[in-house]
Amino acid sequence: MDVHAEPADTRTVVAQAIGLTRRYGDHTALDGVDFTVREGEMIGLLGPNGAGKSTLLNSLVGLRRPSAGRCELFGGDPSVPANRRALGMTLQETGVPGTLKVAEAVDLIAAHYPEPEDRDTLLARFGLDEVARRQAGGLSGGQKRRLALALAFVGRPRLVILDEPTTGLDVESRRMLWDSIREFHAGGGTVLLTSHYLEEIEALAERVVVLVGGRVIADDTVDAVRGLARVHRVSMVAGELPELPGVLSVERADQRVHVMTSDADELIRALVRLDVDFSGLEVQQATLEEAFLTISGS
Ligand SMILES: Nc1ncnc2c1ncn2[C@@H]1O[C@H](COP(=O)(O)OP(=O)(O)OP(=O)(O)O)[C@@H](O)[C@H]1O
Repeated sequence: MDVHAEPADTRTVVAQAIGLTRRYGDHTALDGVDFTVREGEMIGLLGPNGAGKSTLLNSLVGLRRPSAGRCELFGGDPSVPANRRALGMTLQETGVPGTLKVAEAVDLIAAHYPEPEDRDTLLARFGLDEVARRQAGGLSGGQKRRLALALAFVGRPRLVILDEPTTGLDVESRRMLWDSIREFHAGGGTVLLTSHYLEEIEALAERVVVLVGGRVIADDTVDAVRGLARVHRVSMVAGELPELPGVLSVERADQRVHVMTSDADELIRALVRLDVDFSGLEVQQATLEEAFLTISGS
């Protein structure tokens, strides 16, 4: 018996992808993804544009059918409406008809639930109380996003799925939404959110799943993923390079050689030690997107 084995996680599984593959024509958007969300977790799904994040979320909630593998939501088929009753979701678009007033939009959604949230409390929580009588089409971009988010919480869900919840919001609105999400989580709610921003994931998530090219390349704590993403681009004018430590990828463009590395200091020490003839050295922190693409390709 392995005495060091982690105790089994006994929390209820609320959503799950099992060997999930999704193709659009001959393009594979998700490639054999295994992913489990347990009750009470707050998970950030991170990945560059086109990584498959929206496809994964849409599959988990039954809006996209798998090409292979399957998804479960609250232990059942997500395409069956009864299995979505405890789910709240915002997609990237608000989807509220422009002529509907804000309060009416909340009432419309609330009518589908046995014990909906109190409308005024909800609107106040999302800073929408002053525009309750305004048509959704007349809201500012930030107010539209806040409405989309508020609607995810109308039915007192157990799980909320938020696709880029704060994209395009000002700092104050973003903080307000983060607080609402934290409050929901503190009350036992489960949260799965996507973001392009590591900052947002760091502020909210406990666990981070990194998706690149339709595959899960990391599933770990925020700290571990932050470490993984610490990649530098070292570029210089140089001829053929010898074998160097910590190199993730090498590219040549415009007479320069660009080296992606997990340890820029060690790389530069090695260049000097090996007497490499280089000039015009530049060192830059890679963007999150570059970091994940490099890691997944190496
Ligand atoms: N309906 C569709 N038809 C064809 N291809 C699609 C369709 N939806 C998505 N794709 C492709 O599948 C891949 C994954 O897309 P998806 O929207 O899931 O990625 P994403 O990680 O959510 O991206 P973003 O961060 O830009 O929203 C992309 O290459 C995209 O172009």
